[in-house]
Amino acid sequence: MTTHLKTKPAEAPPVDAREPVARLLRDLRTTPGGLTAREAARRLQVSGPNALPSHRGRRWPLELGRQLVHPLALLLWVAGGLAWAAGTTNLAIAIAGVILLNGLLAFVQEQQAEKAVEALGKYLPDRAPVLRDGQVWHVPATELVPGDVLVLEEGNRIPADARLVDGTVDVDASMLTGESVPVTRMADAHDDASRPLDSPVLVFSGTVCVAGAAHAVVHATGRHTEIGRIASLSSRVGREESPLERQVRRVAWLIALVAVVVGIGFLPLGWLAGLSWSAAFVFAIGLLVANVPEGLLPTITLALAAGVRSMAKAGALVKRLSEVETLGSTTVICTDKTGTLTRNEMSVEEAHPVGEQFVGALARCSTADLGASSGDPTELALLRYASANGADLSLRDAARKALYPFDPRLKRMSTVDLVGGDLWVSTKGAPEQVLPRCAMPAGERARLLALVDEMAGRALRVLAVAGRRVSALPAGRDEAETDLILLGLVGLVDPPRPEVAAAVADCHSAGIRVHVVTGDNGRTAAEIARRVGIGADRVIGGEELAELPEPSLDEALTANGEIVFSRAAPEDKLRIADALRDCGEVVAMTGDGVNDAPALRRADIGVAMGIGGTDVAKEAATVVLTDDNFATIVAGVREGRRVFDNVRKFVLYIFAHAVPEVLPFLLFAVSGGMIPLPLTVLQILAIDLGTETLPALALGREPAEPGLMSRRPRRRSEGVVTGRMLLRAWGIMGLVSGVLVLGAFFAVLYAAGWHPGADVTSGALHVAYLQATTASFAAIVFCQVGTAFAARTERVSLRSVGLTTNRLLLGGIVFELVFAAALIYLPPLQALFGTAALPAWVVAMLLPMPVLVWGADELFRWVTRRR
Ligand SMILES: Nc1ncnc2c1ncn2[C@@H]1O[C@H](COP(=O)(O)OP(=O)(O)OP(=O)(O)O)[C@@H](O)[C@H]1O
Repeated sequence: MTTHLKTKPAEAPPVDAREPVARLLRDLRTTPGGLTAREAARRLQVSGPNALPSHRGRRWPLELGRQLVHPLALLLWVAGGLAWAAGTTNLAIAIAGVILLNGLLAFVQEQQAEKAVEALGKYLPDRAPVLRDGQVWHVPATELVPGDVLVLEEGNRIPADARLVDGTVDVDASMLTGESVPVTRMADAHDDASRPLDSPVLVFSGTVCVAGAAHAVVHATGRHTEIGRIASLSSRVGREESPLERQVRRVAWLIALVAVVVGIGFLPLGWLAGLSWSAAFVFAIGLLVANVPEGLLPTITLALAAGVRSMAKAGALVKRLSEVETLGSTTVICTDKTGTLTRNEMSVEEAHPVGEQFVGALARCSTADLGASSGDPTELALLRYASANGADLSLRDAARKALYPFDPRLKRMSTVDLVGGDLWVSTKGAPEQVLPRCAMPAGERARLLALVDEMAGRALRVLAVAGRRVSALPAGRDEAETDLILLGLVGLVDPPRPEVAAAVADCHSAGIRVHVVTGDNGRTAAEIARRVGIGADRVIGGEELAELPEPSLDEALTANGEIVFSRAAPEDKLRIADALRDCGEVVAMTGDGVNDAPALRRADIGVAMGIGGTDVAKEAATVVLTDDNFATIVAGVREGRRVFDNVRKFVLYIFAHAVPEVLPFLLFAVSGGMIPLPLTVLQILAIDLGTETLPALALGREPAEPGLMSRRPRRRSEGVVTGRMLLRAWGIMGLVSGVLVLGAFFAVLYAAGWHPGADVTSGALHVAYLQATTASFAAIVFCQVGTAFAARTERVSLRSVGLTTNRLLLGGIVFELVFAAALIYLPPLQALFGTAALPAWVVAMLLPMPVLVWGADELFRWVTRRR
């Protein structure tokens, strides 16, 4: 018994998608040739767009809430609770402020990140081929309506629920059914399935056509589709954490742990130094809160999102935020040749006809459409040539009796057509494949192979054309393609893209090797490779590769130099990707066909072609190139490196402030209270909350550092935090800042006649003490300005990147200074933060501090550069 699939396009009566085709077409008021464009537009008004409803709007309170209860925030809540219990309401409120503001900031940053990923859709609109007014149109998938007739082709994602009208396709329905083996769907199959999902005549939105060709009439779109129903039930899948984020989370926790230990350690020390228990407690909490890096992760997310956005502008759509960073650590790129290194603008350069049907065979043995300029560029070039040489292209489809499509493994295709009352087989393909199937003397074959070799040496793509007359339709491909008569050879040129040579040179200076994996002839590919600067030190043909044992392949891949893998089958890509990964390389692999999908998944970075690629390849890839251009991959690598560098920059910046903040407390404790506390708790929080955030964010937007593409790729094992970074953060900038901050503090105290042990809580010295802590606070702010400038570059001098090239940072610093000035000079804030207005001589003393801190690091970088 069959359950029938009902769909309800708003006003139309429900249709039964499994009724006979003729009835279904009538019920949907459409024809095998599709709707008219006008009718489709009208129906779109009624049925609404073919898109799934988004739940975005309703989720935000939840997301915001999540930011307030993540583990580090919880730690801060506990600290706030303790402050409350200890009776210091001001501190408790300030801590709550820190959490709320950071939560809000993190929320905004994550929303931005999500938007960046969603916006990618706009760069790569999903288009679907449909018949309208009897012609094929590529319309946006969102504009499909019930009654549209889809053209299903190998590699395409099916954009709506539909019933096959003619043809046969193999469909990967795993995303609906979980079953990964493709199933066959046939227009005239007998339908006795119990569920619509199993019906052999239906195809569903979201599934993928992996083989075959068919027409299908749409019966459900948008939320009426099967997947629409599932989508409205299931919730969103979580975003997976990248290695970078995992690393930084670990670092954040480590620092939080240190903060807790320092805080707890301060308790007895503070008490021994003469503080009351409650005062020591308050300072312990302050120290803890100041050093918990709760803003670190969202800042990274935002930096990655900014990277995704600028990569998209450059033509590389990165589908997952985390992969931005992986792309930056690429060590090997395996690239296709046609269309990626070359322009994919083919033209026939020379032809060597030997049989009179040569031009006719070229015209017949083709699936491209010269009028619509659609189809394989090789075939379009051949059709152009055939048409210019007198072939009639108009009768082709009507005369075709059989088609054995181009197979990237067999590297040839054939058709059987009616030519003037006779049946003719026409074959074209790689000469190595076609010549052995032609009857000819051995000497002749050798002469032709030598000619092919000579043409390939001039970077021509050579195809052999053959054919024969048959008395009856051959039983299958093998039978059709035997005993052929050679009709001629044809050589096509496909010039390299002009920008590729520079991109290859960039790869080389960046320590990235480029291997070419192509279906083309070895000599042709090697010649093209050389023309764009790729080494082509070794050419490994498909047959040689098949016989190459694993250790030899590994050896070839680890040896110096670059390899051209020619006559490669799609499976070879998988093997090469595997071997490279086993050798410890970070592999970016390009691909476009259905068969490339496994290799794209296996590579660290799968790169699919946006123009020439199938939906299957785009699904499997992590990066989609909107221009199919090799140079864009390299631009992506550059961007990935920049983003990773920037993450390091703000981590460095955030680390550096720990020393000047903690040092004063240590001094107080070690001196046994002879030296008063140089900073108040609320002042620390003001730095943490008010003055640090914007410059840190701005460092995430730093432009690329000179020399970015002339250093070796980062090793896989190399973390975000390095020893050198800690040395700069703590040993150099932190230490210099600490000394300067204490210097300012003591200068103000001594100027007022203070001596160690003097009482500063009341009397004549009290005002001076307030000014001294304010001077410490201001000194930290000034030192951090210097740190921010120093953090802008990792190795090179600040001069080489330019002082004003990061406007955002300048803005952040202005804000930082205005905020600090308000705290110091506005009376209500003075009362809250325990600050006092600073006299002019103190301000004058502070002014050179940024230069001193930056200068110390500049010197360090200079010394390490010299080494
Ligand atoms: N439409 C076609 N009909 C017949 N033979 C073809 C056709 N297209 C290509 N070939 C032959 O098959 C070989 C491999 O083509 P294929 O498209 O797989 O590789 P390619 O485009 O060179 O690969 P890549 O994009 O990886 O560089 C070509 O060198 C050519 O000899």
